[in-house]
Amino acid sequence: MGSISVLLVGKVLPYLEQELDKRYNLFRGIDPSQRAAVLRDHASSIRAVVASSSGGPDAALIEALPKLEIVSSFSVGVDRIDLQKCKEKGVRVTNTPDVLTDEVADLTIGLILAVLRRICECDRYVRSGNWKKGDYKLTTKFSGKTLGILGLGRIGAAVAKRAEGFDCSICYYSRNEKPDSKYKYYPSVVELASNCDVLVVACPLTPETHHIINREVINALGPKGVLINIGRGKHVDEPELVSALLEGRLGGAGLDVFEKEPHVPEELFGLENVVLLPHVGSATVETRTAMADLVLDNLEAHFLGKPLLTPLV
Ligand SMILES: O=CC(=O)O
Repeated sequence: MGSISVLLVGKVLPYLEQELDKRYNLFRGIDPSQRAAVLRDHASSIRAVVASSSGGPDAALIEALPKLEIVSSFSVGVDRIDLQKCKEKGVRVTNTPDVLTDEVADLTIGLILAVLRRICECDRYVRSGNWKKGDYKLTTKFSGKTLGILGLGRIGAAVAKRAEGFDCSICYYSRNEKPDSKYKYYPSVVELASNCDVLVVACPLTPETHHIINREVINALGPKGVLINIGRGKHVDEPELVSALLEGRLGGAGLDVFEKEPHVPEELFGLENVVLLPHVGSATVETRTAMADLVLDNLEAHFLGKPLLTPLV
């Protein structure tokens, strides 16, 4: 397969980049100027693009690659890929579902506990020597609270399963009610937010879910409510979130994703009811390696004419 040309457009695990280099004729196009040079000389030979949550092919790039057959993403979210254009052009698309579900769900519970029990703030309290001056203030219990889940897909369901272990009441909103689900369904995000203590965003980013967490939803969650976002930054109207937190209209937030990563609104840095993570939902050695292997296996299946393991398009 060494003669097959592959273009890398998103940041991936070094192991994946090395394996792609070993197995294919790999071109690196993460940096725009690097990409322009690759396209100038090799656009007509590239048959596969490897994407990730940091970068994927838009319509212009797909159009610029006449021999493109497959886009394989090192991510479960495919919001960086123009899926419609791929469909039109007959380009296959794969992602990395399932292998990261447990990891992201585990981190979600960690974020909830970190916000409610102020774990990061407590750590700073000890390190700064403040404990010697007095005990840390009391925090908020998680067990038994009502957890609202926006998007009861694979990750949302795995979060719900874990929250059952904390005796939480679980409710959800998704485009359609899930007839087999034992959890309470609300037909709108505002109703869900009004009826839960902690709201977890776990749906895919699409034009319909862009800024689905807006001022109305944030106000419905209220001064005791907590927002946890492990989806995409663009699910949330970030300036609205920042002002709600600064004004005390929202109780707290645990954020793994942001609208303009790696830029995070600096107004949040001084707030102790907020926990900020650098988009690490799936970032363990075990899970990122499994994701990398799935990208490689999908590409290999495609070029050997075998069924794709995780086809989306
Ligand atoms: O954000 C990470 C992913 O989509 O896998």
